[in-house]
Amino acid sequence: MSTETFEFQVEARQLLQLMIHSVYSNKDVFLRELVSNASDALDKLRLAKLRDDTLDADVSDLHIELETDREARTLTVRDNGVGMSYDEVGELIGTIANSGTAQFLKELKEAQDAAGAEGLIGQFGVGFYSGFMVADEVTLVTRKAGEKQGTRWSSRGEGTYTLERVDDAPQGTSVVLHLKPADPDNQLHDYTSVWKLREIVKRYSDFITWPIRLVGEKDGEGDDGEAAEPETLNSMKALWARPRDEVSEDEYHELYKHIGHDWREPLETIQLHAEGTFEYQALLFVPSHAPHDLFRQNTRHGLQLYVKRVFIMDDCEALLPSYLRFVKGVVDAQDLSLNVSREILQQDRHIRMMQRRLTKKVLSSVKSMMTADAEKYATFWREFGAVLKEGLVTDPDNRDALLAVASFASTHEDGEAVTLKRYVERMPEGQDDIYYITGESRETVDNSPHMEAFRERGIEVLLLTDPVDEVWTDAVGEFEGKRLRSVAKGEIDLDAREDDRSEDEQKQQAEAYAGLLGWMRERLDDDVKEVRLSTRLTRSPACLVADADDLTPALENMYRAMGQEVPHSRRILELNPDHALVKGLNEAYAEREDRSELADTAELLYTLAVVAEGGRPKDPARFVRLTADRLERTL
Ligand SMILES: Nc1ncnc2c1ncn2[C@@H]1O[C@H](COP(=O)(O)OP(=O)(O)OP(=O)(O)O)[C@@H](O)[C@H]1O
Repeated sequence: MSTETFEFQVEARQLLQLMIHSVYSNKDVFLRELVSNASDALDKLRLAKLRDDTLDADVSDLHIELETDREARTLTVRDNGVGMSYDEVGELIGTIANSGTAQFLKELKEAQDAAGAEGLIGQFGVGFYSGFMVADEVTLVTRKAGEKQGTRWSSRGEGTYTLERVDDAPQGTSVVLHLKPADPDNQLHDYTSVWKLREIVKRYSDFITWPIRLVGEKDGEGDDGEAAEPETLNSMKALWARPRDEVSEDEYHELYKHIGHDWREPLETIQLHAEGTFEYQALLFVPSHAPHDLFRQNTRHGLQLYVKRVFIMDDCEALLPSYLRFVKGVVDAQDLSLNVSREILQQDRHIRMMQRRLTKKVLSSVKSMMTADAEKYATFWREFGAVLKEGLVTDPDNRDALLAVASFASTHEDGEAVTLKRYVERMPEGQDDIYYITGESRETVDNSPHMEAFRERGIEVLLLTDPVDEVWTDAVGEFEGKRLRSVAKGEIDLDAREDDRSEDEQKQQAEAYAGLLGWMRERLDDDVKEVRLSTRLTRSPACLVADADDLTPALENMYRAMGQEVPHSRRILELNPDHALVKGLNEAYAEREDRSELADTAELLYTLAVVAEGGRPKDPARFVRLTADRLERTL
């Protein structure tokens, strides 16, 4: 058979270099990765055979084998699972399809020090390539279930790998690692040592539901003189079926790493045993970090579904609502058909009940976290709050539970987030509404002119900077009978008693400005539906506000980004009658007949209001020209 040589894809090469000059100190984890792949391959084969019993594959003794050869210094990880075709080997092993990994490499390049790099590696896991941490040559022989011919892949981890078709490959995949010399100072152990392998399997892979067997040395001598009888190294107990007090946190964490493709510990472990007519067990994990693709469309998410201990599918989305898409875990149902398909799951009544129950369980766990461990809750909310808030819009049934665990940045807290409940509790006498501001960033909302009067009067405002905040605030509308009100919407009447101007004075002021306001309204007709005097400004000359049921510019942009047609909505321009610029403009308006100059000033005033709230001038070049022109005259 001819051997063909191929080059690794660029990213794959980078990743390999990283493995070879490993910045990851704990090299033992390579075995976890290979065993994890083998276990997946066994799951896949069992399922394929269930779906099609004519498939030419033996599923009578599915297992994983570790074989050592001291003399040759090799360790072989072998499974009799689903295997790969010639093309699949090239695709799956020679390239990096996972977009998260590409992102990881980018960040890795930016990480300055080795400690940062290790943290990053911990985030991603690098699967098969981690073999190159301990081996200077890796050979993989595989045969796909149902096919006659196998494939041999081999590489020294440098720029290239070879592929060759082989006739005598057994079912499944074996990975032969040609081990580097042991170097215990650098945590590179002797992986032909039986006790070392026992220890690693126990630590990282005990829960794997397939037997992991240690096959003796070829010469029949184990390193502690044991016979070459296969020994099963793992207990194979499904962790989700065991009572919580019998399982250690470490065991849960290893399962999480296996199914969550994450090398870090989870933030929270949640267990549920549902008894009764429809029995199931669930073991769910909240990761400690949000994945990169949390907000990308069509990313894979969902739980693993088992039926009576048999793995049925990954990424089962029907088990949790989309706003809990970051939750990882396993659900094992007693009474589902092994042949159940995704389509059936979407419509199944029991699955819907399960989803409801699991959702409530996750939310109640977050609630407990909030009271029991404030710091953990803060991490949770920082990582996943923006996703959870989607539920306020899409899941009215759980709205109250979601509002109870939601917290927000506020003008009254330094860094600490506040719940709506707490906000309402400390609302001063006379304040009827819950005020919030939405914007792109903390800086924009902090400096927004809309905040001026609130700040002056010491009224608490929630600072909402996630895109979804625009939507849920409208959808929710109120909390405990208090309206949720945007400081940038509608008329704001902040406690009229505090306004030291008498009614007469206000009337006079309104009259004095009537001409200017009407004229500006006409000049700015394209963008503005009303010009009025403001009660919310103290320092800025002008700001834009929307009517209570108008779309905000951010929402408009969001809808446009989603490809929806939205008419350009005009807002209300509010002027600060106490600002020198506004006063001056009014005087000039009253005095001058020729108003072409004033028209530019009116336009500038409007554009300043756009810029102040973090928006973009419609015509930036014109804005700059008009501003420069006026500045020049002040020199
Ligand atoms: N023992 C095996 N049997 C069958 N297919 C395998 C085996 N090992 C790897 N593969 C295939 O190669 C792919 C790439 O494996 P790799 O370990 O690099 O990444 P992964 O397992 O998909 O992701 P991660 O390591 O992040 O969990 C796997 O998704 C699987 O399709």
